[in-house]
Amino acid sequence: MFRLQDVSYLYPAAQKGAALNHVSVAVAQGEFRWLLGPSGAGKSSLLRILALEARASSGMVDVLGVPVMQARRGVIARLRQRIGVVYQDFRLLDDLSAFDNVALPLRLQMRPESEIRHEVNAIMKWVGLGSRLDALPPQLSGGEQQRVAIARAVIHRPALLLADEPTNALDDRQATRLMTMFHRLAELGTTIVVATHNDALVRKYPAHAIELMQGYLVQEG
Ligand SMILES: Nc1ncnc2c1ncn2[C@@H]1O[C@H](COP(=O)(O)OP(=O)(O)OP(=O)(O)O)[C@@H](O)[C@H]1O
Repeated sequence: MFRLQDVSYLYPAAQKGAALNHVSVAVAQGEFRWLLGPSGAGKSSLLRILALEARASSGMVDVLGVPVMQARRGVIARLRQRIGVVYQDFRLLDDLSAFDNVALPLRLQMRPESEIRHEVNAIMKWVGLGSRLDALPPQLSGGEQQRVAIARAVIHRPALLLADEPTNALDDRQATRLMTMFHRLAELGTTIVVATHNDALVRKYPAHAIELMQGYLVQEG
């Protein structure tokens, strides 16, 4: 769950106005939200604040019950381990195999190697990459890289899952599988926010939406 109250965000190098303006939005545990709006509306900026990669310029931000504006670094670092992020540009580590990329969140949690092997094998099979465990990201197609990024974001069963355009490199069948996975995770208690421009997907999977326009919240619910 998370709650933003009157949140504004101005990039340090902003040429135009604020990327987010007085946004207030709350999403409960286990809920799914689309994050919608035209290019430049502020979707990625909102996700960066929720992913604890950027600090709001003003307002109140509560992520998984922690008021993050006042939180110390150690608290933020631990909180991050409970968040999964699928980045628009994947952000895989090119010199680590697909297996090791996906294993990272579990290794950060110091989980036993035998358990890591089991979990990573299972999720990689689920995303259809059971035979590409040793491949380096540059050896994979865009869609394969996106599926590795998705596997890495969910492997540790995060309490909050944030995904920026997670279907843009996937075909329809893979996108459908991904939506099935998201819905299962939400049922298990993960709060999920998915930014997308994929109108067909939103029509196929109707859900509440957070809609932004030029940094302002124009619709919630
Ligand atoms: N690093 C940055 N420095 C300065 N301004 C930025 C930076 N990143 C984004 N912006 C600006 O912040 C505003 C919101 O951008 P953001 O990336 O959050 O939009 P978006 O809705 O995610 O767009 P898209 O759908 O194209 O990904 C835009 O006006 C953008 O130009």
